[in-house]
Amino acid sequence: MRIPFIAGNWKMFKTKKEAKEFAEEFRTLYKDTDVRTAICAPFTQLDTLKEAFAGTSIGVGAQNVHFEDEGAFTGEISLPMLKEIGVDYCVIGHSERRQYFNETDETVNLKLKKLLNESDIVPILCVGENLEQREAGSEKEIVEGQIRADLAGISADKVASMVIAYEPIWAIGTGKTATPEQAGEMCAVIRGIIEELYDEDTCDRVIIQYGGSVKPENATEIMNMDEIDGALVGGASLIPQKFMDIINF
Ligand SMILES: O=C(CO)COP(=O)(O)O
Repeated sequence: MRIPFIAGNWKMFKTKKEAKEFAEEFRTLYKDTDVRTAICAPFTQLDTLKEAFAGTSIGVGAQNVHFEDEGAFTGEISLPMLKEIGVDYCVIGHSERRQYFNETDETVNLKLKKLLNESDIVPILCVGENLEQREAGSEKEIVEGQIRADLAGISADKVASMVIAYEPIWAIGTGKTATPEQAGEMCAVIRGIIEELYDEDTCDRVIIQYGGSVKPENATEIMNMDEIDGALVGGASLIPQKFMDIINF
């Protein structure tokens, strides 16, 4: 039985002050539910959120990590640094990182291994095709290629503990949501790939989220799809009431 998991991805939004204000309001709205919840925030807001959500079941996630422990990597953040803050999740391979910051399947794979082998931080691996690939009908092939490369050399029990987010790039921040059927179909494809690469148990356990213009108005329909276990929410996670309405889908 997979527990629904709704995570917010704040991207590069909110200062410390704004994060504190969000957390105060969100705590007053938040009631313990059967839904797992987390906010993935900019690095400088992680400790603020950990403190603000202490004593609640709201998780806190980072949006990236380096695969080395330390070194001359200007601008990067390491796993020991994240562990010290006590973060619960880490987004890996978001399409914006792949597109603007040279993230490749190879670095995604190294980062996943780092997290899974050396911490309890749960990776949220993002995969998804762009518009051109969708229009060419090659989305399944693209996503399969990403998953095979990103998970290379990672064992079944580790994969079973992860979260995979299917985020079609054409639906991110565009207001264009994949239809629940399109989203469900691709999440089913991903589950099928996991079964083929691993086994039935791993495929039954891995959490698969959909991400791309999820909002209170479409959350129920999306969450009602059999193969979708949750959502990775960008814009709508910046507003406490909207994010809460999605959690209460
Ligand atoms: O990229 C996303 C979450 O990681 C989706 O962003 P939006 O919900 O703003 O489309």
